[in-house]
Amino acid sequence: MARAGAIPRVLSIAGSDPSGGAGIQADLKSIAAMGGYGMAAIAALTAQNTRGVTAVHTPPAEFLAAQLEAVSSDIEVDAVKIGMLGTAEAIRTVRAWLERTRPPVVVLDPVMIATSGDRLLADDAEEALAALLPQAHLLTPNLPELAALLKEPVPATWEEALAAGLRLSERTGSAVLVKGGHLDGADCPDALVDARHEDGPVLAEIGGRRVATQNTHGTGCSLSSALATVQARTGDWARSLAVTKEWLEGALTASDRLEVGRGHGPVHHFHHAEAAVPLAPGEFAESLWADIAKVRAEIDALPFVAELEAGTLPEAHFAYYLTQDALYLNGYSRVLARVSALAPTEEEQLFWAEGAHACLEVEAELHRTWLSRHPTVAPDAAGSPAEAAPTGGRAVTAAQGPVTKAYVDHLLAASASGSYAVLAAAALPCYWIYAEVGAALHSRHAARSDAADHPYGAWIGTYADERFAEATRRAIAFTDAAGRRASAGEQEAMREAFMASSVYEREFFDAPRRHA
Ligand SMILES: Nc1ncnc2c1ncn2[C@@H]1O[C@H](COP(=O)(O)OP(=O)(O)OP(=O)(O)O)[C@@H](O)[C@H]1O
Ligand SMILES: Cc1ncc(CO)c(N)n1
Repeated sequence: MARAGAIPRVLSIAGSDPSGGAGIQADLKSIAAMGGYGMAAIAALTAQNTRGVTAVHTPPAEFLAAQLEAVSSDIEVDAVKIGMLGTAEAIRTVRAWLERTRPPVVVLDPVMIATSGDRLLADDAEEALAALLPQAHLLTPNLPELAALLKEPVPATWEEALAAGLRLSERTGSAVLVKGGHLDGADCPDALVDARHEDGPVLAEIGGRRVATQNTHGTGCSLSSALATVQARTGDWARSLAVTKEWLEGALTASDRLEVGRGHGPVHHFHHAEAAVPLAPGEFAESLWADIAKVRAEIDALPFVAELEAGTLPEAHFAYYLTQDALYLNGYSRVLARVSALAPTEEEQLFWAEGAHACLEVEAELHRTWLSRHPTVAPDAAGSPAEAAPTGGRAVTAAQGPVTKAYVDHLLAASASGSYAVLAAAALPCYWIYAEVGAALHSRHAARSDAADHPYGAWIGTYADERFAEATRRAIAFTDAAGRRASAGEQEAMREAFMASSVYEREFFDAPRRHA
């Protein structure tokens, strides 16, 4: 019986993976991630990591029986997830316990082979496993396991997989989750089939998106234990699958952030949950900055930066850069005005509004000084003509280049998200990267003996503006505070926005070489 609102007590009977990505370790994380109370009876121990299994130790079956008895003699078990059992004796022990206790939800993941290809079930145990299958409400074999249980070749298409799943369901009387993880292609579909169901054999089919990652260690363990937990709460298999599949897709997407192991890494089970330890001031911004380390190194290596510093940058490139900067600043000013409109405090509202104002002043200054000396600059007219800039009524004749347009469009899309935190994160690289690149350029320039007759010396000098450095520090601090207040999902959106803007910053410095 589903107990609406109650915390499901879920027992995993499975093998241990000391690297924490599969087996009972993955089960306990998944059960907790789905809001359940996790318990674990250890059927086998493996020595494994993200690259493979090096040893397996199976304690005596009596000890497994003692663990099961200790749990069920005291605790009401709402759902059971069965994973690696290892030997025929362990399988028979679990079967006897299930027959006696009849838990209301039993999900059986017939673990035979790890993602790494290592065998996790003794050769002589397949028959015992076949006899255990009818005790489960749901079986979750991957395609090689489905084939092994049916003694058939591995299905090569989704249609073949569905038909094979139905045959296993017919044979066992259990429902089967057919999983597309092992098929090729951009989709990762799953289907719930039950040959004996009155509403027809296919109860649900979910066409998931395949996440581009090699971190798939323990996906089967995680999905099956999450399903057992949600099913104990909802009593509805199709709904439970929809919930767990979406969560697993998020866990796969966020898996790269874990940086665990060099092989098939684990998924991030708690990607959706807030950390219990709050971030210290500055920590969120620091993590954003660390995310873009590669992009920053790429910016430092751009010919534009080296040529600007050496004074060898072609004048046409410099002129293109300045023209596009003026056009960009006009769009960016409107974006900062929107950040101001969304700001939660008057202090922040004022700060971003001042930023919007300063952008228009810098734009006007560009026209008064540098651009008036390059009147012929008319780059790449592919973009739309820019609107008249509010600089004393004089119209800007040049068009936004492709990078400028894409960058501004990205910022406008972030403002459409309506989230102050996400928009601030999108706006921040323009301050932060510009300030860093400028400070480095300026200090190297100032150290030159011939700085005085450098063709771009006066321009590089403008980088040393202490007011801009101070504004950058405040923009970082406000974005950091918004990030620390944000939910896990919003933080992820902030990371994506910050990364995308940083990539546009790189493209912007490289645009003169490609489009001037
Ligand atoms: N790259 C991926 N992107 C999205 N979903 C995936 C991906 N790989 C696997 N899945 C999903 O993960 C779940 C488990 O699928 P799979 O068939 O890979 O299990 P498994 O082989 O038993 O896993 P494991 O042995 O690693 O524990 C399924 O819902 C599948 O659709
Ligand atoms: C202990 C254990 N159970 C299951 C799997 C399958 O992923 C594994 N690799 N290790």
